[in-house]
Amino acid sequence: MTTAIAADGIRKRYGDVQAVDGVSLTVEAGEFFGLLGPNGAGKTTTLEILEGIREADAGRVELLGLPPWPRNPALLPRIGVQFQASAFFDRLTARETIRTFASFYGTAARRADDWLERVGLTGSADVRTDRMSGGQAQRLSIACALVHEPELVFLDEPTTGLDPQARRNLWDLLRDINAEGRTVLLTTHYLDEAEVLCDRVAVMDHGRVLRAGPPAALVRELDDTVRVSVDSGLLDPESARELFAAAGAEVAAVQDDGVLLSVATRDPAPVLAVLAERQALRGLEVRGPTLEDVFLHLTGREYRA
Ligand SMILES: Nc1ncnc2c1ncn2[C@@H]1O[C@H](COP(=O)(O)OP(=O)(O)OP(=O)(O)O)[C@@H](O)[C@H]1O
Repeated sequence: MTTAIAADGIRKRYGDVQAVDGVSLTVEAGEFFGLLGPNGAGKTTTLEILEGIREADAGRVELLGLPPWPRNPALLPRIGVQFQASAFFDRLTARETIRTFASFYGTAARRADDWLERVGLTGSADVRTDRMSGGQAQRLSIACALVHEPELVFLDEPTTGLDPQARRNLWDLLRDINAEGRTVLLTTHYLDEAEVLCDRVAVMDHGRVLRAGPPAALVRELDDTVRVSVDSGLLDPESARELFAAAGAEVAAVQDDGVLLSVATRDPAPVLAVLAERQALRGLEVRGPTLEDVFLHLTGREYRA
């Protein structure tokens, strides 16, 4: 496997803020890689340094085997960077916008129109970008990043602000882009999105990578409790706790929030046996840990979309 992105010890300070504090990461060619972290963790600054649009104070970066800084013209046709929709040119239509991006790379206007079709914007080709919906603008910005058929694509929160259906449509597009062999690096605020799309993720906070790996491996490493829940009111929490203890179940917490009675345990079998014996299984759900639990465990912060 060849390496698409290699970063070693990158650092960046803005005044008193150490925005990036020694980030090292490797992304292999063809991987779908996610950079996760709370607001202010340093994701965007890291991304900009990797893209070659911001200079690091220290550390080393190679994209496709070449240093991206100072701006490297040999790399530009090979990488795609999604600009925020707000950076579109004033008063241009969707078609004019993507054709302009295409012209920067000597890409034919026909190819630009093909990309509009691919992201489902042919019907909106004559709409001015400032009159497009959030979802349309996001799709256009992704198409503009891909119009020159780059092998490595950087996407900064591509699905932020979209409704659930539009997010899922965009997931299909991102999967296809990756399945064509392109390496994708994205930042996202949505942990379900990272879990579904990414081969590997890195969780950042305070300018550092706290943990990196396939989402399922990070979840397994967590060895967290399983949450068993049933409808509220079937058992009172105090007697439930005693019954679980009598059955030999190790239970971390039992609580009733008025909707659900939830039990956190590493030992679900005796808990389920007690609930069954008491005929207290209505609304039963058993939920293992998710990437959200990993995030909370690593950053100590509730995840906020
Ligand atoms: N141009 C800048 N000048 C000064 N401080 C900055 C600048 N850009 C970012 N910062 C600060 O650096 C830290 C990291 O910011 P960065 O935007 O990289 O984080 P982020 O993880 O992308 O956050 P978000 O999820 O909110 O976009 C923050 O404390 C931010 O306020």
